Amino acid sequence: MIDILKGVNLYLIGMMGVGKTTVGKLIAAEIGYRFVDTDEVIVKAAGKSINEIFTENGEPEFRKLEGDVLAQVCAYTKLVVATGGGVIMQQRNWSYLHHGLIIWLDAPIQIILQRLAADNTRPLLQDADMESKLRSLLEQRQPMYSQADLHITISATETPEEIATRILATIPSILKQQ
Ligand SMILES: Nc1ncnc2c1ncn2[C@@H]1O[C@H](COP(=O)(O)OP(=O)(O)OP(=O)(O)O)[C@@H](O)[C@H]1O
Ligand SMILES: O=C(O)C1=C[C@@H](O)[C@@H](O)[C@H](O)C1
Ligand SMILES: [Mg+2]
Repeated sequence: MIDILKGVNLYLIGMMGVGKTTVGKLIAAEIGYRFVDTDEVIVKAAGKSINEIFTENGEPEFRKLEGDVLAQVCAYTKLVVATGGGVIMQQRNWSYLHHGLIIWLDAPIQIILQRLAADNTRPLLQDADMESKLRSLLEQRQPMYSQADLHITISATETPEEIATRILATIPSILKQQ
């Protein structure tokens, strides 16, 4: 696997809570890549939480930071990059993502709802009706997510380890197509 990838970065995209961070770490460990989470880099650089950035600086400032982080990250090789759920909404980010292989982790809304029900770290889901908010975000974002090189739909019972293994097993076929 590591040989055929030739150092090309793997970018995980998808909605909040689908498991980009969890699965990304496992993939990186398996293939000897470094793992980067753009949300974590932003939080460290800003010295505040994502909620605080949204509240104090606004979403446009967060999106600017996110694009800047992605621009820096894509200068490196041998990375698995877990991106924030909204990264695909800015056109300029696609020029960075296309430096590597783009993997869309997709899950039914009900799975995401279960996972994030008790989580208040995602500012866009602080809405009273989390399900409607998730549905409208997904509807808006789906055309962008579907531009990924690989679409992985996960089931409720699949473990992070199984998902990581499935992604790694599928990568050779998409490399051949390209
Ligand atoms: N396959 C899985 N099975 C069960 N729980 C999972 C699975 N993958 C992730 N989780 C759990 O779901 C929650 C969200 O996962 P994670 O933070 O990796 O998502 P994310 O895609 O990185 O979200 P965000 O875009 O908000 O950063 C975490 O609590 C994680 O432990
Ligand atoms: O889907 C989104 O727009 C977001 C997802 C998270 O990863 C964070 O990047 C932030 O909470 C925004
Ligand atoms: Mg994450």
